[in-house]
Amino acid sequence: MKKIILLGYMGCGKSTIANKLSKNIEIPFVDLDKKIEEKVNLSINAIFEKHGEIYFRKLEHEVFIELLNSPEQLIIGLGGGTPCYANNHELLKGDNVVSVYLKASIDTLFNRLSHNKSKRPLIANKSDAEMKEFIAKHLFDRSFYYNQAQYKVVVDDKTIDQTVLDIVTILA
Ligand SMILES: Nc1ncnc2c1ncn2[C@@H]1O[C@H](COP(=O)(O)OP(=O)(O)OP(=O)(O)O)[C@@H](O)[C@H]1O
Ligand SMILES: O=C(O)C1=C[C@@H](O)[C@@H](O)[C@H](O)C1
Ligand SMILES: [Mg+2]
Repeated sequence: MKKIILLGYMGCGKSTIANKLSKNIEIPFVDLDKKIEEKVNLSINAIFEKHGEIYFRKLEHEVFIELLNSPEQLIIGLGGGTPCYANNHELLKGDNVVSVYLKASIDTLFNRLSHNKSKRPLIANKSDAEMKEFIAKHLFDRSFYYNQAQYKVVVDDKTIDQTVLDIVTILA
């Protein structure tokens, strides 16, 4: 059974959409960030603070591989940066996966993230103006990796249900 992988920038809705999709198609959802937190018994913030980003990226790669190799049918919600490190983007193209990039505009991301940045160490300490600039540059740098996904779903101005339906259509 193919693994279903959802990817995209922080705040594009991976966790929200994957939870709903999981109920809809009755396939379990695993959030890579949560799995990493469970494995080392630390929050993502604490991993960044205690061990630094390079350690986090190694761990992220290991746990991603473990999930891909697990025997169950799964929906895997990646971290925002997962496709951009350790050649993880190559894993989005395999025959054993269906990968979907949830594509959100800078404005959508800014609006969603500005209410909810404390658990996201890369943006936690930024002002609104800094954050908008950061998202714009970061998204530009990361787009190459996100675009390696097999499918792309634009999420701007869509309800959660609409986006879930778009993915169900891809999977049909
Ligand atoms: N139509 C929508 N689709 C998805 N999420 C939405 C929508 N409208 C609002 N949101 C909100 O956007 C926020 C970000 O969503 P979510 O946490 O699922 O993103 P994420 O991609 O998992 O982020 P991260 O990479 O940081 O884990 C949530 O607060 C969610 O409720
Ligand atoms: O965009 C990123 O690089 C990140 C996104 C989050 O999902 C976490 O994986 C972590 O905060 C790093
Ligand atoms: Mg998430």
